[in-house]
Order: sequence, then structure tokens, then C-alpha cells
Amino acid sequence: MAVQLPALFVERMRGLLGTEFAAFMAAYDAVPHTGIRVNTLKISVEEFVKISPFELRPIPWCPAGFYVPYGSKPGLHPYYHAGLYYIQEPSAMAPVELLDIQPGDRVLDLCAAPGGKSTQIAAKLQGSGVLVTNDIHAERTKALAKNIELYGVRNAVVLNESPDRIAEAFPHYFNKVLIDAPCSGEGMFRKDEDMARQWETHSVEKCTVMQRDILRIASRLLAPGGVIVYSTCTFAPEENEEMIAEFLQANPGFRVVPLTGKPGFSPGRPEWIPSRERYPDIEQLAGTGRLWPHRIEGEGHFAAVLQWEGDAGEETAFDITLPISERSAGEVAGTRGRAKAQRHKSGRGQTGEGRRSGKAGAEHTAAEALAAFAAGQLKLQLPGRTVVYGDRVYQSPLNPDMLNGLKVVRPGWFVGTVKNGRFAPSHPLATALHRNDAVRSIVLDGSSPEAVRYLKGETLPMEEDRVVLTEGASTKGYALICIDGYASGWGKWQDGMLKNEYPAGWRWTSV
Ligand SMILES: C[S@@+](CC[C@H](N)C(=O)[O-])C[C@H]1O[C@@H](n2cnc3c(N)ncnc32)[C@H](O)[C@@H]1O
Repeated sequence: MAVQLPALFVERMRGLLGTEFAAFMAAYDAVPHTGIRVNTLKISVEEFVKISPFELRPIPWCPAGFYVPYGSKPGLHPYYHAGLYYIQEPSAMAPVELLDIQPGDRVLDLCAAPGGKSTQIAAKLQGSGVLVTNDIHAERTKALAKNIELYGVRNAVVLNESPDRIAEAFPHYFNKVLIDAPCSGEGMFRKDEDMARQWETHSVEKCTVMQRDILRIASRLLAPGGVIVYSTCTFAPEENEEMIAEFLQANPGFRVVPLTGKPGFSPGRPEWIPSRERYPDIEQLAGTGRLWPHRIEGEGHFAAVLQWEGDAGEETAFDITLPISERSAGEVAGTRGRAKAQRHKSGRGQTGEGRRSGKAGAEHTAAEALAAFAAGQLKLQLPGRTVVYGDRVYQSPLNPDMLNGLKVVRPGWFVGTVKNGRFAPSHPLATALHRNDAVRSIVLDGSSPEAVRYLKGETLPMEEDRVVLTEGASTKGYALICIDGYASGWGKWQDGMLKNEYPAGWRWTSV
């Protein structure tokens, strides 16, 4: 066995698993599985299967998920940089499938960095409804925001907040909440030896404190009738079935939706809860689920679907039916939110980029500059409301006043910057477009050195007849660069040259 397992962990698993222990240990001799999940915001599963550079084998619990052969290195292909797929451990694709995302849902991914599950949620939303994605660790929200942008998400708000403060700002707002909880990571020992080494530090006891705290707040975030999916990548019953038993005891309006028949899942193990006599109706915990590395092709996971059957009573004073109306880029977001504006008098709100411009005039100017750019360069109506933070312009799926007082990393889709009344499109604007959304596009062959040179940031010679134009447009100007037809960034074409607009921090430096 290559991986060094902590002795205490092995002894506990021996005691819990009994006759199944030998099979469980044998799984550590196998190589971990590599998975990719097709980003259906950019390409359909059917189209990807046709062009895939890798041999694909379906993952039973995720329609867009595929195993790729060991050693495939999917991170080293231009399609990865074009956002066509996310590299994700196969079992980690299961929790979002259990959320049963529907168009128009209001979804909160509370512990989201680096964003694997958020990109999966966004793909299921297909631009409708809203995704609020959050992580408490500021540094980790950088990767989260980047993944949201690489995968072309238009309707996400990225926060760096505590669950408590989100609950204060969004009481009973979300109809789906994902808690992919910080955990002791026992299910990842085969894939990530550091998790095994750090097991003593990220102890089960420390993790249960965090999980209890997060779950305590989650019910305040959920709209009546809504669903929480709680997941971990650990085996410890204290972080799994027992955490859910405690939650149900404190929140009698909730019930476990059984995972019976869900591909890959084995029943939860209420009999493993150390002091089970403390909890009522313990048998429903068998309806939670476990993914076992010796039973499926994936690492160890736990998941529970918790349906709220009660109502929010007094707490629904906040209007949960507040419409997420879509306004065109030409409109200016100037209305004041009701409860929010009152609550956050301290004005603590800030973003990674600075505060939201308080001046309606600045937003008006930005909206006009964006509208002028969109009229000349784009062929789609931008969804959401125009919001300005410093010189950065966003299209937000929310009334911006709802974010007052929160640490906002992205209030929405970052579409560009405005300086002296001039609008410059951002890279994330390009990554979330489709080829036909731009008046000017250039297709690069994904198997050619040219595509790699573009992704490395090089200026490229480019013949004029390669610029695909909407009738009446001139060849000179911003062109959407598409790798095999999939939007990957901007370039500026002029006089036979393509000036590369691929941003420095995004460039492919490892080739
Ligand atoms: C298992 S990871 C999430 C992985 C992520 N869902 C994905 O699919 O890419 C757990 C995350 O929870 C975050 N976290 C820890 N405590 C938290 C808290 N109290 N509130 C919100 N996030 C928290 C950690 O920073 C970490 O990024």
C-alpha cells in the first residue's frame, strides 16, 4: 500500500466495518480515479463526446461526468483552458446531483472554494435563477472566483463571508443550499496523502465544531419547502450521520429524503452513531448515503438530503418572493433595497476590488458605456443589472442593495472596466459568451500550436479572411477568440495581426 494511513483511523474502520474491512483496505492498493465533468454552459455532453481528446467512460451518478484513463492529464489540453470541462474527483460530483437543481432556483453554495460544485450548479441553472457562492477563507475565494469565470458563469455572486452574516442578509431566501462541509478528509487519503498526514491536525473533533456551527445557521437561510444537501468526504460517523441526527433534533421541521436507489450510494449507518439513544427517529438516518471506495469507482463520501417541511413563521418578514428581475445593460440600478439598506447602516461592504460606487451617476455612465459597447460588438442582451465597483462593471443577478454590508468578491458577471467613459471588455465577458454572441470572431484549431500560443499570450499573425464578421461590421477591433468554436478570450485584430488580450494571470505558463 503506497499511502501511510493513521493507525487510529485504521483501527476505527476495522471496528466499524467488520467483515468488509479487508475489501476496504484493499481499495488503497488501487489507483485513484480521474474524472472530468463536461461544462454544459459551453458545450453539450453529446458534442463533447464527439470531440473529446480522451477516452470517456460514464460516471453512473453524474450525467455530465466521465472517467478518463489514468495518466490522461486533462489539465494539459487547450479544451481545459477553454472551460469545456472541470477536473473533478468522481464521488465529488454526487452531492450536486442530489440538489435536483431546476431553472430559476435560488441556490447557495456555502462552503464553495475552489468551486467544483459551484460550477456544476451553475451548469444546471443554465443562466437562470441565481447562485450565491461563498467561502469563509479569503485566499480560497480567489480560486473560486477564477473558476466561476473560467467556466463562463453569468449569474453567480461570489462572497467571502461567515454563514451567520449571509443568513442575516438573506433570511429564508434560498430554495437549495449546499453545505460541502470542511471535514477531516478521511475519504481522500488514497488520492491526497497530505490529508492522511494532516488528519491529526484536522481532527474529527475540530471538524464537528465547524460543521455544527454551519448547519445551525443553514436552516435560517432556507426558504420554506427548500432543501439542504450536506456532504463530506470523510468516514467518521460523528461528522456524518451524527451531525445530521443533531440537526434533526434541533430542527424538527426537517426530514431526511432517502437516497434509496441513487446510483453509487450505500445506506447511511445510524447504528454507528456513538450515543444514538440521545436522538429521536434515528432509523431515518439510514436514508443518508455513503460512497465507499471499495464498492464504487470513486473516493469516500457522505451525503444527506434534508427537506424542510415546516414554515418560516415570524422570520419570513423578509419578502422571499422578491423578484430576480432581469434588466438590460442599458438600465441603471438605482433603487434602494428595503430591509437591507436599513440593516447595513455601517456600510462595511467591500469587494476584492473596492467598494460599490455609491453614485448613481457613476453607474449611469458605466451602464451607458457598456450599452454602447454591447450595441457595437455583441449580439445578445446582457442579463441582470449593471453594478459598478470602482471602475469595474458587473451584471448582477441580484438587487445590489441585497449585498450591502457583505464582503463581496464578485457581485455578478464581471463584464469590463470603464475609464474616462470608455468601456473595455473583460476576459470573463468573453469566457461566458458563445461564438455567435460577438459581431467578430476568430476560430483557432485546438490541435494546432496556434491555440497554445494564443493561450500563452503571444501576438499572432492572422489573415483578414479568418475574421468572421456579422454583416456590415469592420474587420478591425475586438474579436472573440474561439478554440474549435468555444469562446476562450479576446483579441484585437488589425492589419493582419491579432493583438492578444488574454490576461497575464490566466496564461498557460506550463507549456
Ligand atoms: C470541502 S471544501 C469545499 C470544496 C468545494 N465545495 C468544491 O467542490 O470545490 C470546504 C470549504 O469550506 C470552507 N469553510 C470552512 N469553514 C467554513 C465556514 N464556517 N463557512 C464557510 N466556508 C467554510 C473551507 O475554506 C473550504 O474551502
